Amino acid sequence: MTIENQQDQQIQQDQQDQQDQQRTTVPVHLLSGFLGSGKTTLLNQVIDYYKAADVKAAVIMNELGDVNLDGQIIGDDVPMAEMLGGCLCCTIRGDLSLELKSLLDEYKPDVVLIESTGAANPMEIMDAVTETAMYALVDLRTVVTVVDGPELLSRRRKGGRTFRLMQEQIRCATDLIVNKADKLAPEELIEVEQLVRELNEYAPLTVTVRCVTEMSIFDPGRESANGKRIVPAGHSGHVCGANCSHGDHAGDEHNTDADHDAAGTHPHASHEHVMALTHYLTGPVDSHDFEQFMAKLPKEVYRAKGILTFADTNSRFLFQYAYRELDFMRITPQSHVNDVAVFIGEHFAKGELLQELERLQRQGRQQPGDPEEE
Ligand SMILES: Nc1nc2c(ncn2[C@@H]2O[C@H](COP(=O)(O)OP(=O)(O)OP(=O)(O)O)[C@@H](O)[C@H]2O)c(=O)[nH]1
Repeated sequence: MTIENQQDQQIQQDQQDQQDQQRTTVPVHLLSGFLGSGKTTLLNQVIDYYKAADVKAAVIMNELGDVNLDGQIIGDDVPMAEMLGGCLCCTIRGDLSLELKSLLDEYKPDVVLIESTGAANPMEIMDAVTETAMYALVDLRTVVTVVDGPELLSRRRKGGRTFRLMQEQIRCATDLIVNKADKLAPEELIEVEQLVRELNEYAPLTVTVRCVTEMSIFDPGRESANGKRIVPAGHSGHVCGANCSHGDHAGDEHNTDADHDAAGTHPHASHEHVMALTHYLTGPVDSHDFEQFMAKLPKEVYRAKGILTFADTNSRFLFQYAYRELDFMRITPQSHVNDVAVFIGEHFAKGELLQELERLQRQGRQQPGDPEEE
């Protein structure tokens, strides 16, 4: 055999090895986007899409609060790891690789979906996912950022850290979904699209209502977005989505080397102002009182969710609150779940909220005909 023939054979073997590895590599899709933008709404549809295609999906859900309420919406036939009480991109970032690895070992999924908290900087999560790639065959295939259209416009007017975090999430995306188009006037939609495009000119952009979109982004056979393999910051190659490279953000709070102190910890200034209050309820509340309470929430609380028992209906409900809109869904939990309410916002008075919740519970305990409480 000539040297040329040997080289050809080697190239063919390398290509075959690469294809084999791609077939056995588990694609990971990261769903990013600010609090309440529609990540769980999207996640549900992706799960349905995989179920219909007979693709076995596993989910990692991260919540800032101590309970995973979104997990209640997802059927218990979907393997799920819950990472609670911290943010994947910093406080519990180190656990992600372990969770991912044990999910892969235990359930052998065809694909993994990670829903991050809305306060997370996707770049750090990407770093953690790709760390796992060192000892398991995983491939971070996409970073899908769900953009809350109306909220982005309103945050741009205000500026500040939250707007910067939203910008970061957009920059890092390989795919962009501009959601809540139903709440945007046509000229506002154009404004949002322009703004998103300024931040990330390459990622395919879809405008949606309730994240309804065709699912080719999540197609198991799809190559990495833009034909690129996603490589984490600090490693060789491209950082993440189209526009995101650490050097681009000089002056931003999150991405410079100065963010990393000598011990290698990440102060993550970009969302340390975001706080969560988790409160377990010990009894039912009255639905009207609860709606009134929610209507009066301070503007600093921009997201809330929970599970409640309403005294006046004797049913359990999952509630969702995002940017002053409240939704309820009647639920029948399959396993034991507590009544709980989680509030997420910036610098709100936790004590006042707790007092109000206590009052709601006292009122809920009162039977009809009981004397009114002060
Ligand atoms: N009007 C409107 N509401 C929407 C749309 N998409 C989602 N919502 C609602 O917005 C709220 C938040 O949606 P989720 O899917 O839970 O958002 P999320 O990003 O997972 O929220 P976090 O987990 O808190 O970060 C829910 O009440 C949804 O029903 C939309 O396109 N238009």
